[in-house]
Amino acid sequence: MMLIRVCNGKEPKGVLYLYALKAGVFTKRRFGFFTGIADQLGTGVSNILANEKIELQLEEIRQYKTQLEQENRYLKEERKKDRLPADKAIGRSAAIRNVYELVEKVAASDATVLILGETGTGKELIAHQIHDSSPRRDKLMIKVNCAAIPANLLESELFGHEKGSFTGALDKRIGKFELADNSTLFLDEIGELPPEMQAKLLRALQEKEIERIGGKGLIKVNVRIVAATNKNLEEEIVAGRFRSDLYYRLCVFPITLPPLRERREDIPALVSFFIEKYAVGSGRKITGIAPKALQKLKAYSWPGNIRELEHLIERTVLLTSTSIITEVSLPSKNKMLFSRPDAETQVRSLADVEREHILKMIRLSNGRISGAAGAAVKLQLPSTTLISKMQKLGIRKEHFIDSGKETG
Ligand SMILES: Nc1ncnc2c1ncn2[C@@H]1O[C@H](COP(=O)(O)OP(=O)(O)OP(=O)(O)O)[C@@H](O)[C@H]1O
Repeated sequence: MMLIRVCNGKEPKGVLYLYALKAGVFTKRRFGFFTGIADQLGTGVSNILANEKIELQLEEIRQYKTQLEQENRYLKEERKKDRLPADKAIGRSAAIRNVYELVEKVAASDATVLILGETGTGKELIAHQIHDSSPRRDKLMIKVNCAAIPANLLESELFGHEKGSFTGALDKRIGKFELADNSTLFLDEIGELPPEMQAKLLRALQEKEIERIGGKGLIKVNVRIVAATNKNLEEEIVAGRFRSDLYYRLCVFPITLPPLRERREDIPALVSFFIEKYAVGSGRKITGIAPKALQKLKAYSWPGNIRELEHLIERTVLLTSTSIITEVSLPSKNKMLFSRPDAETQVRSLADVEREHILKMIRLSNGRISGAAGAAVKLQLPSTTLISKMQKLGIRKEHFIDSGKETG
């Protein structure tokens, strides 16, 4: 939304002022002189626009318009997402209560937070909780997934660009840093940030100002950073893939999320919550889960954590025709790859351990097998060897792509 108001009595006579809403803040600018009487300005503006001097100002109005259109588009996309309200995070185990306490302590400040934890443990949910409990909560939290955007587009995504600043830059673009002004910027999968962007991000964090690609000056921004990763950044530093100075800038207040296998006492509450969510969503009358089936879920190793549990319940709800989920309705053993009657005590075979480790590396590589960011490099294996190992161990795509991430 943009508001342009031409003032007529309250402002000094003969001066035209422009009011624009930029990133939630009203700015007032002297627009030029006029000679007509104020009442005529409503219809007279189009005549005045012919004036070359005002044309220049119009460019600025167009820029505001582009920015507001981008903000609107982002808002609409965000609203479409069915997100869990911050106060709805399920789980009261000691491990997760410790996390909630840290969230409470840090939320009110502007401190940079680094959320660590395996994939699907709820890092994004915690980022939302921090934002929603902070004084910035009235503005939308802006998210960038550093792994989902090709390296050559990431700079423009974060900092924006001016029209014509590079081939294909047909329009000016406001970056996510500017969109997050006076709000929170959630940098998901920060461990995937390419080295040249790490340097630029570090500068933006230190100076609290950014420069659009092709821009003529620096723009001050007031942004609270929350970053997340499922990578061990200290290992990444040792391997030369992550800058230590950026790490220390980000790791002002680290929060580590426990994997689901370390908070098994939360499984019953999570299962009930997801059964209700998906039963309501699909119009099924499923009221609960049989104790034996729940026991089976509690014994499983949950490499995909809460996301995997959620997807499993969603699937099971669709396949269940009774009012209670029983063992029979749960996916068969070979679908729940590591299912064992008692995961805590059973001795695992070498193949099991190898399979679990390979899957973990593939998930850490966002489903990629080959290439510089692929699992083969992490495992120090030629990708052909990894592929044949996967075939031997029965690892298939569906075992690591239920988070919706790409493979390659
Ligand atoms: N405590 C919780 N209560 C209910 N649902 C949860 C909880 N934690 C996570 N979830 C759900 O589990 C799914 C995965 O959570 P989320 O996306 O926050 O994980 P993540 O750690 O950011 O994953 P990734 O590392 O893959 O980005 C989401 O659908 C989220 O709503």
